[in-house]
Amino acid sequence: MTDGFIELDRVEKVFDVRRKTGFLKRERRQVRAVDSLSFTVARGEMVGYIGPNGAGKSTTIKMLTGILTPSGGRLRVAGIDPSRERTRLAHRIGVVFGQRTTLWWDLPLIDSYRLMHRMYRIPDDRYRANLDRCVELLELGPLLDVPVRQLSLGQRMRGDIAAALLHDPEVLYLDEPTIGLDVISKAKVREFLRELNAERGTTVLLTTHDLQDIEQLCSRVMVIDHGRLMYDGPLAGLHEAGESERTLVVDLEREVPPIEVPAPARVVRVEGPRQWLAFPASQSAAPLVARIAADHPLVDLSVREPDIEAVIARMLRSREDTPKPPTEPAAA
Ligand SMILES: Nc1ncnc2c1ncn2[C@@H]1O[C@H](COP(=O)(O)OP(=O)(O)OP(=O)(O)O)[C@@H](O)[C@H]1O
Repeated sequence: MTDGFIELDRVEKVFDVRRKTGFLKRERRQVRAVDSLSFTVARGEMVGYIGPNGAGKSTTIKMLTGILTPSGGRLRVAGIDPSRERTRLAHRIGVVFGQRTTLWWDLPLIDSYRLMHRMYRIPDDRYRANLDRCVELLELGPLLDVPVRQLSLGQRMRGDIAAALLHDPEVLYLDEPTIGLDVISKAKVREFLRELNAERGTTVLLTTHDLQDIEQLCSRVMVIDHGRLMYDGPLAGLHEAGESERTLVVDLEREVPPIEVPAPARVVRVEGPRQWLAFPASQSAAPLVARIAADHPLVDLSVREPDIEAVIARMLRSREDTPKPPTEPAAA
């Protein structure tokens, strides 16, 4: 195994589940949430960690933070065994859950930060510098005296990201950091994370259902399904594996017959002067736009990304369809 900042070697997590099947009758069942999972993440990498519902993403993150203990295998974060030294690790990691807040609901935002300053025993100068930086980049100034319950979802999310960074963590786990945010808030959060990674070299593991989060932030993406790693590589490779397509929507000056473009791009819908063209998601839209613009005056255009669930589903299906090599030599 290569030397990584986050290292998993054949990690397992099995849950014992008891289900009531009748009066006084209980059935015991085992759920293998993580199944012989191995990967490494180098210091400073930004990696997308995606998969269908119930794939084992949260269970992995919980093991990485030390909340859950693996049933088997070896796991290290910054050389630390998370479940054995959870408190020591807490000083080196930050966690943001999009669906939950770590802030005190009834207190003004700044009071949550003051409490964290004490809880994590952050040296005063470090706390001040980190807070100032987060306030500036995440535009939190006007929000500091507002009780958390009065913040919008996007404001609260920015508040939560700042809270996770006050103690200067070397690694940040982000679980759906842009869920429910408007376009402007999403852009702010992504821009901030990019800067954080570039300036501080913070390692980021990002779970998301938004393909643009991955596209704009991660050079590498890992896909997990049934607790197993199904893909590890660049996003373009994932698109190729699933042969996924993006859609170019063009508004022309007037109605024309379906535009002729080189395959595999093709017009899939026409409505008045608006046409929809599908093209491979692993390719740039630029040559297609140039080709159309050369023959037809363009009024407007946009590119629609495929749904992350659809991309994963197609990749998993293509894997299932690939013939497997025989496990035993065929009889002569
Ligand atoms: N505490 C638990 N007890 C029993 N089973 C669990 C527990 N936590 C998770 N599981 C099961 O483990 C599997 C993986 O769940 P996990 O929450 O890790 O998936 P996920 O990829 O995060 O899904 P989602 O995208 O829906 O959040 C699921 O089958 C889930 O039902």
